[in-house]
Amino acid sequence: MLGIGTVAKKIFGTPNDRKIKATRPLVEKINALEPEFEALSDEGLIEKTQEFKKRIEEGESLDSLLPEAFANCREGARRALGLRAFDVQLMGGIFLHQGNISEMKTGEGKTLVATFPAYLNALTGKGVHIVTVNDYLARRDAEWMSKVYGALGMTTGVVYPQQPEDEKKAAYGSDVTYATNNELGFDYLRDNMKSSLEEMSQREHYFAIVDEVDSILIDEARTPLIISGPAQDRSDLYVGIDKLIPELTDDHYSLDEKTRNVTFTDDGNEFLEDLLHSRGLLEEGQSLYDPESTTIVHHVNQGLRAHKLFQKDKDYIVRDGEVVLIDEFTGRMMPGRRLSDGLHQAIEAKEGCNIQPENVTLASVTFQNYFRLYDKLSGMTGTAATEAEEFAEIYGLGVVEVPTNKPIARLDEDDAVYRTTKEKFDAIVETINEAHEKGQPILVGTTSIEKSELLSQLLTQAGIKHNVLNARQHEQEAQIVADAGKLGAVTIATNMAGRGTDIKLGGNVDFKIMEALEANPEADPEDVREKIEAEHAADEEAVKQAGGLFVLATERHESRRIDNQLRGRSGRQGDPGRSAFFLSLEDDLMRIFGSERLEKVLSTLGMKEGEAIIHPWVNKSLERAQAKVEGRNFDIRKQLLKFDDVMNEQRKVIFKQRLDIMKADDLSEIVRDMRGEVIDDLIDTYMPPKTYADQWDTEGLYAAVIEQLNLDLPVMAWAEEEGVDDDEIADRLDKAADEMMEQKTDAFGPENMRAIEKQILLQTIDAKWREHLLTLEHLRSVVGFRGYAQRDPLNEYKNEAFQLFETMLDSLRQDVTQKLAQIRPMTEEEQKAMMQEIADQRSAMEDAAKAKHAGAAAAGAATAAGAVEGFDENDPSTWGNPGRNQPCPCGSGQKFKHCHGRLA
Ligand SMILES: Nc1ncnc2c1ncn2[C@@H]1O[C@H](COP(=O)(O)OP(=O)(O)OP(=O)(O)O)[C@@H](O)[C@H]1O
Repeated sequence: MLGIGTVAKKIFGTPNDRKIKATRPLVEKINALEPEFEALSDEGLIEKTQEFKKRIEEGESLDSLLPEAFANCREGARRALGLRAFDVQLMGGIFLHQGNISEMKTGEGKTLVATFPAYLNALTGKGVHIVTVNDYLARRDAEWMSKVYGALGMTTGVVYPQQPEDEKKAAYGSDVTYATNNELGFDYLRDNMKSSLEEMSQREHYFAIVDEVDSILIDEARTPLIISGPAQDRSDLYVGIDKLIPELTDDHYSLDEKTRNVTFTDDGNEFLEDLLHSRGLLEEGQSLYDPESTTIVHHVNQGLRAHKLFQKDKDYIVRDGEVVLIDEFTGRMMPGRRLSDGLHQAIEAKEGCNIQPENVTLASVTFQNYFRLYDKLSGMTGTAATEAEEFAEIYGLGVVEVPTNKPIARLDEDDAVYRTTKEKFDAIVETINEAHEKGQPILVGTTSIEKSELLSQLLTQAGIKHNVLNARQHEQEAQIVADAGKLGAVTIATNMAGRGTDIKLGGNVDFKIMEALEANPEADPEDVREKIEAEHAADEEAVKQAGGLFVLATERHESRRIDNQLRGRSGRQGDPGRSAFFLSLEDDLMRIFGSERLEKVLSTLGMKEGEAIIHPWVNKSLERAQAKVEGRNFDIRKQLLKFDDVMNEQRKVIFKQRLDIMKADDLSEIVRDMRGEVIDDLIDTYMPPKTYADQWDTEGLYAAVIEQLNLDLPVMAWAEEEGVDDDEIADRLDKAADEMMEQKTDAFGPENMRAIEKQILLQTIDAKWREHLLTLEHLRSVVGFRGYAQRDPLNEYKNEAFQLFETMLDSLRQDVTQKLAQIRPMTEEEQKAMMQEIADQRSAMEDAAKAKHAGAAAAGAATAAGAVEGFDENDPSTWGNPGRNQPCPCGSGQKFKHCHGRLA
């Protein structure tokens, strides 16, 4: 009998079915357009792209263009790659365009699917990013799919680590850009540390298609990208705090050894506050709970942990005046490893060692927050349904399961569970042997390099020839993968054989052709191709007869998705195949997460040596264990994200400000407003509202005006005048400051003054923001620690982070005002001295360069002194072949790229 749910599904279809059904008419439209686009010339496809762009400019929507654009893209791909996209691939593309996650089974051709929405959306001219998990895939996919975009008249770029700046900028300037999540995130951070728009490499964040979206937006989402920079020396602070730790007694705090945390008691807090005051570490009137005290509280916390929770010669040793950590599992020293957040420095202070400066975070962003910058986000995966809830909640992304092109023919066997690792491996070798004898190609998945090598030994002992694919062998990756589907091949792999590993039954025909051509360079390539293709068809058939690729996994991963990815190397595009997981009760997952119930059932079933238990119930039970782990990880991520959101909001404000500042030509109004607020603050401080003149601190105001505005004004006398109130004094200060700045502007010239204002603003924002980041990091570690009253740490954090942000803005205004008040043009002598210094430096550099290049001056290269012989401005063939960063051959002394290189 069918359950009610099943009956309902039969009648109404699942929500997923309805989404699939809803796109059918669109797919039909694209199919109907096929003959029309097939009839176009190669030029005609490119002209279509031009036409579409124009129509968008004229206001046509992407949705209405979709059928034609997809039809054009399908035709382009057919001509460029020889692949005609299946209907289900078009569907996957439509869902991506609509901002969903398209879940398409492994091997269904997602790389091609992405070209459709990428092409359509790039028609706006805004640039589409396709995100991959590693550089190898970024390059491979860009190279492979650039043929499609090229056929349509669109440009493709690929971004990679350590790429020269101009190349990177060009890559981001392309219609479609392939990049890893890491590079994208880092480029974003680097861009926001630059000081002019021209230096920024990324354009806007318009549309991203994230391949293997679960791995990027879920597994790696928590890891923040961090750019850290010049160290800060705060030895005095550490030493100062270290000295007060011995004065704290047991009543002042409690220790939690398991989590290695300390919490102060109410008494402790009070005592500490007094102590910090008496040592001058807290200012008069400043409380421990003020946001400004965050950093100091954090360091006291670290100092206490250093003293009470870290033991010399157990947790660390002191060697040659350095604190070296000891690994708690292996008992070995870990030279070079340092505890973070000032804890290592606190231990150094405790041991009287030299205190090494800490690295400071200059910028950071999590992937979650980076990807939320995009106007539209979408993703692809083989296996998203397990995380649908998280995608919806965090990114607002829906998951649509796209049906496969052909039914899946792979046989997925139930897990086989053995008692011990040894029994398991014995059984694995035996199973490999059996399948191998039939000639069935086998891919064996292992979880680590060690295990892959152990298994390799066992197979060698058993006389089974095989290849090993792990990080040590990654050079031969392409070759090993190309061979892995051949008759009789046995390949042991770590999780490197996951997404993107495309194992072809019978071997990779392109590789075979290349090999044949290498062996016989004389032969006619076309003949060779024909011959090899015919042979390959027979090879492929033989492998299919042997059952296709057999994926044998030697363990289950914590996450079901990783298991499914491995499985998915087999049974691609409807091919036959087989997958099986071999487990033992000694596996990590079973030991840590296997339920007691599972163990009980297994023992009552009575396992004999060498025998496995194979039962669907075991699979279910294991999946439940995996689901539990996944659920717990999800909760941790959600919590972290909430904390990170706070910083993210602030980051957005700051980065937006920076961008506005960089774009603006004239910031004098902004700077003037800042100055006005500084003056208002001064008045509020020294002549507080609702006070009488005799309560004013006009001498204090006088001194502050000198310090912050660089103005020596008779404020005391002003205050004595009849009828002069705080407003009047503020007005006079405003006026005097404006006059001074006008004089400065005249002296520098308005254009220079505007440039100076811009630089000072940017530099000060950057410096303040960095400081603020560090404070926020500290705040995060102390909110839990301030659990004196049952307050919610997240709320505490939010409130304090907000106050800190305001404080930062105040001090930003002050700094900018103060710096601008102090600038002045150089005197003639100073200018001369500076010019001389620059000239000296230059000639020293030139001498050094000459010495280096002596005798090696390449013909045609320009020297700083003059133009290249025969240089003709209008004839580039007379320019030699200068590099972009070399001196221009015209002799201007500028770099080529800034001079004639611009015309070339
Ligand atoms: N329309 C098509 N017709 C024939 N073959 C295709 C088509 N689309 C893709 N393929 C082939 O399918 C194979 C798998 O493609 P691809 O690597 O993009 O799959 P995938 O979905 O990304 O798989 P995985 O999830 O394992 O990475 C490739 O060999 C590709 O050439």
